[in-house]
Amino acid sequence: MYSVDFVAQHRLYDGILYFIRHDSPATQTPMSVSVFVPDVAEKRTDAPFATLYWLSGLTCSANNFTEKAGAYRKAAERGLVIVAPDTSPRGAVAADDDSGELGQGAGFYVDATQAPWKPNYQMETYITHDLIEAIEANFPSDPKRRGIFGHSMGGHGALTLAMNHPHLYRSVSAFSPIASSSRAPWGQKALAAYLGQDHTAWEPYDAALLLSQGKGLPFDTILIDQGLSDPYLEAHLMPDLLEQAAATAGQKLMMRYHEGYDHSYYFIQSFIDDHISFHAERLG
Ligand SMILES: N[C@@H](CCC(=O)N[C@@H](CS)C(=O)NCC(=O)O)C(=O)O
Repeated sequence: MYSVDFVAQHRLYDGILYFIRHDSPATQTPMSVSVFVPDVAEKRTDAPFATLYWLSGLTCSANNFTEKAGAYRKAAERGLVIVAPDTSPRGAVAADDDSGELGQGAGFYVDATQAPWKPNYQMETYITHDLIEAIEANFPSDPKRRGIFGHSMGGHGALTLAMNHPHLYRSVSAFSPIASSSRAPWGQKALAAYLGQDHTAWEPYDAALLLSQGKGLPFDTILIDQGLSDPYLEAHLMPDLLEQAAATAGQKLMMRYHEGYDHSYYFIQSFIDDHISFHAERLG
């Protein structure tokens, strides 16, 4: 059932980057994903290997991370598989929006309950079920050693999915996450469309709220990097809400602010090695 089509593959550093497509029962569409497999994983036969899932931000496809993050040298060195999925269903979907903040490229990692989004925009189930099944059926990926990280909308996705599914992931980190989707304009727009006007339905998708409720406590530490020249810092990201929530819950949070860095993948590539090492240390 969880077969994948191998679209392309490229050798880089000490590993192979695969581009795959697979059918998702949740989104009812084919989904595009990149999967980096280090040689150390290919050569070992005694065990599958720790796997890090990356969730991208608004407007991204499965390729932004692959092309711009510069993650694979360190992943090869630490022996980590890295999986980078698309940010939404694509193609023949029942609904879309051309604002870049909703619809294709902007799935927000939630399961939509509202028309016209509900039939395809089931990104929480896609990431936490269909994607994992497809990866673990086809790659040397250890089901007991998964981590998750992401950027902006994907940082919100990584934090909320980890806190809502702590049995699935053992480590979590984020770059420039949307800290409180129910209080940020990007989040409010998406959650209203996908989940409706009843704000209680938004609560499981608000990272700061979940953190304040102690939902981050299964994770020993959460690492967050944030650029101080990020144009979205105050209006959309609000990292101070995560700091307040962590203090309320007694959660260990490694919040690192960086003078002069913006919201782009140049920022991500500057600190990606630290995130890979952070996860490698926790995933073993
Ligand atoms: N909606 C904004 C945000 C776009 C944006 O900065 N997207 C970030 C994620 S929130 C990104 O990773 N863009 C793709 C890239 O830099 O490769 C816009 O369209 O200007």
